[in-house]
Amino acid sequence: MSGDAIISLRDVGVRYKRRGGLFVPSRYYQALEGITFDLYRGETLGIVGRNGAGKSTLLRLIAGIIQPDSGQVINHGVTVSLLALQAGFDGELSGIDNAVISGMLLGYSRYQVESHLDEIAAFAELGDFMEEPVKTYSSGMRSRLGFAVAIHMSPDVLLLDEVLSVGDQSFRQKAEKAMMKKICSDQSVVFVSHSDEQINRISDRKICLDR
Ligand SMILES: Nc1ncnc2c1ncn2[C@@H]1O[C@H](COP(=O)(O)OP(=O)(O)OP(=O)(O)O)[C@@H](O)[C@H]1O
Repeated sequence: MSGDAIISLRDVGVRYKRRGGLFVPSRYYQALEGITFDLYRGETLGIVGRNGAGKSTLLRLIAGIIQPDSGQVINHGVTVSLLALQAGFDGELSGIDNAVISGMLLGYSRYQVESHLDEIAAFAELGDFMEEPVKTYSSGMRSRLGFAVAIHMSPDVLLLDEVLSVGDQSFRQKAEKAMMKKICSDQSVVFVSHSDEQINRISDRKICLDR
């Protein structure tokens, strides 16, 4: 792969502490070990692996949300955003307010997000629901809103944790099409999917976590 490495992982390991019980001592669980690769500007990297293989942990490392217990994660000066289905919206606030807050958490000003609100609302296909509290949304509606915010904002690196499987088939096709636009841009995308077929179709390169 040619071009600039924008994030480098070197022999990275992460372990989690697992609590014991009354008579069982706590143990450490090695979730990732010896991970080395570079992410390049403009590439789309797919991550596959079975449940519990460490895919979300890897995204959280790249996002800088957690630090490795061994090895190094080097960010060469890029902005990174992680979109995960579990990522919290405030249920009491409207879709509009949550979109603004999410965009601001991705590093944009309120004005910048507000200037994209119409496109975000149209993409998410939420109509008047944008003014309703998010607690009234189905999980598919929440995911569509999260995806719409992330895809309309442009961090250097967009991390997507299984968000391409959201919504009905027509929304999935639209989400993939929007992803393909990103793929043709300077933006790098790292995405986790359980679908090998989707990874092979969309990504330039894939990493298989196998344990
Ligand atoms: N905060 C945590 N504390 C303890 N163990 C954790 C924690 N987060 C993850 N783990 C464990 O680390 C392993 C990797 O978890 P991770 O969520 O990264 O896997 P994954 O590949 O994304 O899984 P899935 O496909 O089910 O989403 C799992 O065994 C999980 O139980």
